[in-house]
Amino acid sequence: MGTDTLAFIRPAFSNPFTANPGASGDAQLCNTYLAIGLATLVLLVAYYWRTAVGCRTGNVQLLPGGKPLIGHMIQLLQNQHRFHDWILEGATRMGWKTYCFTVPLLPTWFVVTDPTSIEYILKTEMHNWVKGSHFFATFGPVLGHGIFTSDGPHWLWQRKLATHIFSVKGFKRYMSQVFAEHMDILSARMAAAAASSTPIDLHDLMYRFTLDSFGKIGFGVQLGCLASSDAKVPFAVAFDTAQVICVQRFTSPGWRLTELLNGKRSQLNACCSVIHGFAHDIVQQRRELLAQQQAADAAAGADAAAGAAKTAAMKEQQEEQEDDNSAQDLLSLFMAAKGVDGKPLNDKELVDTVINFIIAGRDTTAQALSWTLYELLQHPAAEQQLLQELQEVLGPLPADSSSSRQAVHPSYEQVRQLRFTRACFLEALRLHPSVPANLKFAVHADTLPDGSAIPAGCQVLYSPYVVNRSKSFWGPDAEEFRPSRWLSMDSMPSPYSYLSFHAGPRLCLGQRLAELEGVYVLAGLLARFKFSQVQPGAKVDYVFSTSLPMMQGLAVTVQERE
Ligand code: HEM
Repeated sequence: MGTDTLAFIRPAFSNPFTANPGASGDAQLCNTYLAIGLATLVLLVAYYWRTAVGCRTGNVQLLPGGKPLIGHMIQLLQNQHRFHDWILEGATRMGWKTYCFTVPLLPTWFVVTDPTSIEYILKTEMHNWVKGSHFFATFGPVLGHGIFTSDGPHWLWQRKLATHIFSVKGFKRYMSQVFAEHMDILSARMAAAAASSTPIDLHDLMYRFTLDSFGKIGFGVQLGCLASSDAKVPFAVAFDTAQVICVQRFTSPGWRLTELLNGKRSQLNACCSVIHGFAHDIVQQRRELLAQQQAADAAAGADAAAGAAKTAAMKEQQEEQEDDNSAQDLLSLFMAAKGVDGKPLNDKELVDTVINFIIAGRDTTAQALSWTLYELLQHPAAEQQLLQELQEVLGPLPADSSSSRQAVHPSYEQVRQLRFTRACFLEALRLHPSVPANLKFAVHADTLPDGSAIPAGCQVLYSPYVVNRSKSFWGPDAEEFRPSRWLSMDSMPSPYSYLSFHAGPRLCLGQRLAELEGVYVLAGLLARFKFSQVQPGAKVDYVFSTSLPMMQGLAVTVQERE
């Protein structure tokens, strides 16, 4: 160390009884600040290193273009609005091998596209690959402890219970009652738009259809969004906004601080109070109904005791009805059940359940329907083939004078015969999966079947948007909308190569319901109405969110078919 350096540091350690005590005190203070500053810097660099760069990439290839200290932050922020396409470009650039990128203060991102490795994560080693606390921190304010944010016994308990509503008996009833009832309202709105030549937003109407239908199937309530003339459904606006804010947390370094500064935190809180209020009303209504029913039952029981005993036939009929009701209504199942702790669910837990099932039952299917209608508008030959199938299976339309026309209600059996219509729905979902990207966190360090070593605490991204467009599985025309590919398949593709409905033990519970609903709506609408884009051929973008909403909606004009 040179004399100059010594001269610089010496005053801090020199005798305090010197000729100039003031100068020495200042220097001492200055050095204390310097020491604190240096220590903070060292801690920050250590934290940063631990969370974002260097050793946290395992043996996996880093996406080119990262910068020292900030990693891929700029690239990520520049591409946030087209996140799924950016990940797809990365996969192509990295030869469809697992790759990673880093962003300060966020866990390293590992992008996995190999179906065998995805199967390993979602099935073989699922106990090591969890949603975890990071996922809960980002989505917890909206989804609470519902099925989408849970792991382990709490998740399994919810899954097993919910399975009861997905029965063939239930599906037939939904089709003949719930979907039919809402198809009447939807068709009336379409007919009015056709008569007045007023453009409509198909995307918005699909959301209203699925929200009302699932409100009835899941919770037995009449939400009335389809019939409402309000331009916006306040719950829907809050729900969509909250999801966008939450998903951006995954890509925003230091989101806890930035959300406070840019007002997003208070916006999210406001959205959450609308969302939770909406779900809370549903739970309260049910509690009141149950209380009324119990009072009526008690009165009827007293009458029965005073009079004759119930016959065996009456009892059987009542039991059958109870069985029917529980199969029909998700909320009654959760209200009657005891949780993993052996206690009935409290209001907050029921609210979480309602919200999680709304996201499952409303957003996914509405988006899948919207993207299918969008693709059919771009591919008139496919639409023509679909119309031909409708003619063959459904026969001629009910009446030919438009004033006396009725909504088209395909039966359960007819829906099952509409193979090409279903192919259109699945093909649109391949290109526009309603859950376009998904994450799991490593509890312990692990090595994937493709040899990628993933450090503990890191996140793997498995993207249906990307995997569903892999040319090695789907062929050179993987990027094209070609529904007929589904008809030439001997069997359904592996869910690890067609990830739209997820795969493994957490496979979508509502897949069959969604397919039936999707085909029902497509058939019911397209048999009667012809849609044209207001701006023919206009490209529709997606919003970066939990699911895949349309940025601009889907503005169309409507005509009654001849
Ligand atoms: C086109 C429509 C649909 C698509 C594309 C879809 C897709 C998915 C995906 C990708 C997941 C995995 C999400 C995750 O945990 O990370 C999932 C889970 C789930 N879906 Fe669907 N879904 C659709 C419709 C439905 C419907 C109508 C319901 C009915 C309520 C439903 C119920 C569920 C449930 C309960 C889960 C959680 C499964 C679990 O974690 O064990 N889905 N769905």
